[in-house]
Formats: sequence, structure tokens, C-alpha cells
Amino acid sequence: MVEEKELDLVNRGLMLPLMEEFYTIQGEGFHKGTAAYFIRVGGCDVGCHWCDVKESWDAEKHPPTSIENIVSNAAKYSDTIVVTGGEPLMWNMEPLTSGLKANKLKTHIETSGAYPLTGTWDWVCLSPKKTKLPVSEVYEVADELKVIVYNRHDLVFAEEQAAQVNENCVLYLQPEWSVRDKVIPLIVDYVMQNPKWKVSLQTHKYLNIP
Ligand SMILES: C[S@@+](CC[C@H](N)C(=O)[O-])C[C@H]1O[C@@H](n2cnc3c(N)ncnc32)[C@H](O)[C@@H]1O
Ligand SMILES: Nc1nc2[nH]cc(C(=O)O)c2c(=O)[nH]1
Ligand code: SF4
Ligand SMILES: [Mg+2]
Repeated sequence: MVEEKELDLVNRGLMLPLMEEFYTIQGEGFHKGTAAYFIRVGGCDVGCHWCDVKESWDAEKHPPTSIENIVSNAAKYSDTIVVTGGEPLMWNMEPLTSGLKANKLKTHIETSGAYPLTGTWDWVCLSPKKTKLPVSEVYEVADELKVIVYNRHDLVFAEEQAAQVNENCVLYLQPEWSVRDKVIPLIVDYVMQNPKWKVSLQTHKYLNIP
């Protein structure tokens, strides 16, 4: 019975399968270098073969946690909260972001955009994936587009995705970590030839922080 009730609360976004939460420095994209509290929500079915957090995929491995607990923890650490996963938009983000906003916290999301947008966001980082493309409403609100480059074709994909975001969206190419030595030269050349793009690195991995 308890489990059924929890399932209902998770389905409504009042509890979330919480994988981990940690205070660190945003390593990637527009807000790189900014201290932020990360909330990593379990569950993802997008299936990127190079995903650096595959342990997040199975939501059932992560304990349903009440958003009151998540919010009160977050508020102790930072005024900037990054919600990531897993794919956070698999869940109803409205209760979590309402709670964060009630505490005057800035809400940022890292998402593949593969599910409809829920929640209230100060910053949306859209990282689209070929295996499960973003829904149109996420292209409309994205503040930054961050395309992961694993091979040359990802530069073609990046342009296709850039054609769909709003005009104020900041454009980033980020090397896939395991092939960084091979793709960084491609990205550097491409950005110099196409300066509407910027380079994003996973700087937390160079800094040896979470
Ligand atoms: C783990 S994902 C979680 C959020 C969401 N599922 C998404 O993909 O945007 C967080 C960010 O890390 C990026 N990422 C994941 N694995 C990576 C890797 N091996 N190299 C570079 N970036 C990676 C994703 O593209 C995304 O921008
Ligand atoms: N420091 C740090 N910055 C990040 N930016 C996006 C991350 C993510 O996994 O969503 C991430 C992460 O895992 N750590
Ligand atoms: S969408 Fe994000 S969490 Fe899901 S597999 Fe891809 S990188 Fe990993
Ligand atoms: Mg990460």
C-alpha cells in the first residue's frame, strides 16, 4: 500500500526518484564556473551510448524522495539550482520548481528535450539527441543549445538543431568525453569557420570535481 501511494506521488511530481544531489561548480555551457547545487533525478530512456551517467537510467534504483526534502536541502547550499538526470522532463517538474521558486532560488534544467516541458525555469539547457528528438516547445524556450560531438556527422546534426531553436539561444558544441582528443580539433576548426557556435568543455572533469 505504501508503495502504491509513493508511486502516485511520483507520478504527480510530489516525490521524485532522487539519484544524488551535490553542491559543485556548473562545469558546462553558458553558466560554466558558477557555483550551483545539482539535483540528479533518476530515469532516462533516451539511450545515448556514450552517456556518462548510465546508473541514472533505471528510475526504480533511486528512492522516491519528497520535493519538500529536496527543496529544503537545496536552499541550504546555493541560490542556483541545476536539475539534471537522467531525463528530468520524464517527471512533472511543476511541484519541484514551485518549491524552489518559493525559496527565491534560480531554477536551471539540463534536458534532452525529449518530453514535454513542465516546471518554471530561469535557464533551459537543451542537449538534443538523435535517438529521441526534442519536442517543439523545448526548442522554443531553450536558452542554450548544447550539442555533444562524437563524430563529424554530429556537426551536421548540430546545424539541423540550431535551425529549430529561438533566435536568442546560445549555441555550444561540446566534445563527447571519451573521444575528446579526436573531436576537439574538429570542433575548434568548425567554431572558427562558423563563429555563431561556441566551444563548451566538461570543465568539472578537468577540475576533478563532481
Ligand atoms: C547526463 S545528461 C542529463 C540531462 C539530460 N538527460 C540531457 O542529456 O541533457 C547532462 C549533460 O551531459 C551531457 N553528456 C552526457 N554524457 C556525456 C559525455 N560522455 N560527454 C559529453 N557530454 C555528455 C549531456 O548531453 C547533457 O548535456
Ligand atoms: N560540475 C558539473 N557540471 C555539470 N553540468 C551538467 C552536468 C550534468 O550532468 O547534467 C554536470 C555535472 O555532472 N557536474
Ligand atoms: S538523454 Fe541524457 S541522461 Fe539520457 S542517456 Fe542521453 S545523456 Fe544520458
Ligand atoms: Mg554530468
